[in-house]
Amino acid sequence: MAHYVDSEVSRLTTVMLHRPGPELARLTPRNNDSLLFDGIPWVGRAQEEHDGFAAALRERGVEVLYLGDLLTETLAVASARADLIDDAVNSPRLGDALRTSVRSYLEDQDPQHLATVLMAGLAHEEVKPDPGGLVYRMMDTHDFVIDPLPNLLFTRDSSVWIRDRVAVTSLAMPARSRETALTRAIYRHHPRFAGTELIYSPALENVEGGDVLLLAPGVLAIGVGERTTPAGAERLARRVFADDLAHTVLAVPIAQERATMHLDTVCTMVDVDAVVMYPNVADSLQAFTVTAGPDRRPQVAGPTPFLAAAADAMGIERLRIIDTGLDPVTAEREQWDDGNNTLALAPRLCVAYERNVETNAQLERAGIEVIAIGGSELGSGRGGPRCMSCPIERVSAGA
Ligand SMILES: NC(=O)NCCC[C@H](N)C(=O)O
Repeated sequence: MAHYVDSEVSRLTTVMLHRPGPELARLTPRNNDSLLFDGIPWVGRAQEEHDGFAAALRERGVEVLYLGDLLTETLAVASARADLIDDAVNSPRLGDALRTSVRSYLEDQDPQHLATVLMAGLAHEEVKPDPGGLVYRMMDTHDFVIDPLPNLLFTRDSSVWIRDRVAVTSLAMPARSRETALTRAIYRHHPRFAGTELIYSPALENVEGGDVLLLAPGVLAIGVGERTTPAGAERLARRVFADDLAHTVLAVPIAQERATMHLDTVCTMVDVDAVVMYPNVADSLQAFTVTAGPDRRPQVAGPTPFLAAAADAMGIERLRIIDTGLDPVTAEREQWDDGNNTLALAPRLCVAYERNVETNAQLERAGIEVIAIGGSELGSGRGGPRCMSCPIERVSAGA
């Protein structure tokens, strides 16, 4: 099966989403900050909103794969099952007695229930019978023996397709680091992905998918900030150059703040030569231009203004900007609510949250068709349509 992505905007044909499930019901006022949610979502409504998102994609001919289904199917493979059980119990926090008991519990589960536990975690009270041991007895009863993964919703971040290869990323926040064990197992063991080459792995320097934009065939922008490190950007550049997947990588410093955790929170592409962008950063954003030198070693120039560096690398005269909001206050509100975080289904056709009324109107005025979806509950995790989608196949944009 052909899986291939070389641009942000060419026609999307296959995408991986994650329909939120019991892992969202783990969020409480006690743990939502450490689990990277700004509120406590209403799970049923979040699922309805997500179903609306998936339906909008299917109506436009996009094949929707669900991470949960792929994981369940992957767990039918004995070695995938063993790897994922190892990963779930390997935390030194558990100690031997609890680890042994949780391992034997997981080994008894069928693929579907095991997938649920790997995604939703295992609460203290769900471990039965009482395994004894000091760790279990001393554990706070609100604690998890296996932590839940509510941010699986944001499939963008844990893997990135670059042409026919996939980079399984290395996530920076402890609350998310286990996600990549699941995506890695899917790509390594699910029959659909047999033969796919992995060009990055969770053991490497931090890189998150929300920071990686495929501006044009052969041109990547990588945000460097709260999540992706300079070393991560450098390593990914080296890998894509080595495999001839790209000729230029723009490393783009972004503020190390929650509001701008990834490059795609301030800038996403909506046409082959246009981005929707947070005006507060448009003029100040810079880029180091990394190109493949002799022996395909990365060579660094700059920094220079991002928009000009991007246009140059893409071989276009200018990268057009459509502003978030109309005035600074609306822009700040709508940036926070993922107004910049659109998912392009084709050039000039994107999915956006309906609540970002002004930004969506700006897009429409600029000739971009907006498919507006509900996201009042989904947005409490601080991610929009781009964050919630991992494109696996787009029609090739060429060259
Ligand atoms: N690409 C993205 O911007 N993803 C959004 C991730 C939100 C998630 N709650 C996080 O903090 O990692």
